Amino acid sequence: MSTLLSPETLAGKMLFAIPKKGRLYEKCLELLAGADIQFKRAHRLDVALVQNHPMALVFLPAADIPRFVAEGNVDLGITGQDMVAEAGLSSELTEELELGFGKCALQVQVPESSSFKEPKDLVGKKVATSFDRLAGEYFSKLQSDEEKKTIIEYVGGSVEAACALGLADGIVDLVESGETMRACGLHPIATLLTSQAVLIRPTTPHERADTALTKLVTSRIRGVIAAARYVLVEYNVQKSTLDKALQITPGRRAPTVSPLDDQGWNAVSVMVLRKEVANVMDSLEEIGACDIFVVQLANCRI
Ligand SMILES: Nc1ncnc2c1ncn2[C@@H]1O[C@H](COP(=O)(O)OP(=O)(O)OP(=O)(O)O)[C@@H](O)[C@H]1O
Ligand SMILES: O=P(O)(O)OC[C@H]1O[C@H](OP(=O)(O)OP(=O)(O)O)[C@H](O)[C@@H]1O
Repeated sequence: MSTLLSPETLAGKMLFAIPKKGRLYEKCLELLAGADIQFKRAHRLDVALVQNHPMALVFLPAADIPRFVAEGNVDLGITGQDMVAEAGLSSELTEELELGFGKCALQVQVPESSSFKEPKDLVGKKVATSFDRLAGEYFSKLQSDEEKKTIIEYVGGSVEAACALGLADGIVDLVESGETMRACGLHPIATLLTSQAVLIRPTTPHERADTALTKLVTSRIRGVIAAARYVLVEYNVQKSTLDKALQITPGRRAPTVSPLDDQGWNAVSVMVLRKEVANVMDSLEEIGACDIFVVQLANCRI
């Protein structure tokens, strides 16, 4: 009996790597649903055949995805920019699209009760992290040849516990809300990088790659992301104030302006960034625009 995760079943399929669990997993599933990529993942199986395309999803640890993509073992992947940086493979990978979720920062953290004020204070001390490559590079730039080297201790998770347990003097780990850091009595003294989830592809596609399907999937995902970032705003405005209205809502390319039956009025339809829409509506109302509607986008191609 042939298994699903075998070269035979995957032959001829476009391969798309998705984090198998953790912070990015649920968001990736939403993205795949928005792009109408249909699949069923059987319990404990790390591969799922896509029902409506010659394609398979491969569920891998987020940290391993940059390497699989860089080496062309898969044609597309989603992971964090932090993982891409840690893998040190940026020339073999191309970042196709920032996905707007999984936002966090990689920070140097020390116990609040400690005397360490800046990263240099940790030179010659012990630092625990899952990002041993990035942390190693960071501290080696801080220390002179004469100084005792900072010792980087690799830990696979729960990094924040390292100082309390006596393993390290400081840590380098991800922070989003800061809740975990504060709960462990730590505070940040430097940021190595900020990160979000990204869609990546091999810089040089593998010869077996179905580049047309890779482009189609990329384009669909771009549409889903854009639809989450934008709303469509429709309103009516007097012709005499149209210029002012268009300054408030210039649109991505240009707004659609149509005449209303009622002479002296125009109808405007325009894309607005979701995060700006409340301010935009206030400003439109101030200049006398009326019948302002905000339309949610389920999907788009822009
Ligand atoms: N608190 C967070 N908020 C937002 N994004 C995060 C957060 N923590 C991690 N991420 C992003 O999600 C990616 C995966 O992190 P996550 O902690 O889920 O790892 P994982 O692969 O499930 O491993 P493990 O669960 O074994 O630690 C990170 O590389 C980072 O890009
Ligand atoms: O600033 P916060 O919102 O508290 O998030 C930060 C935490 O999230 C991540 O860990 P996660 O909870 O994914 O588990 P892990 O420690 O097993 O990696 C990260 O490693 C931090 O521990």
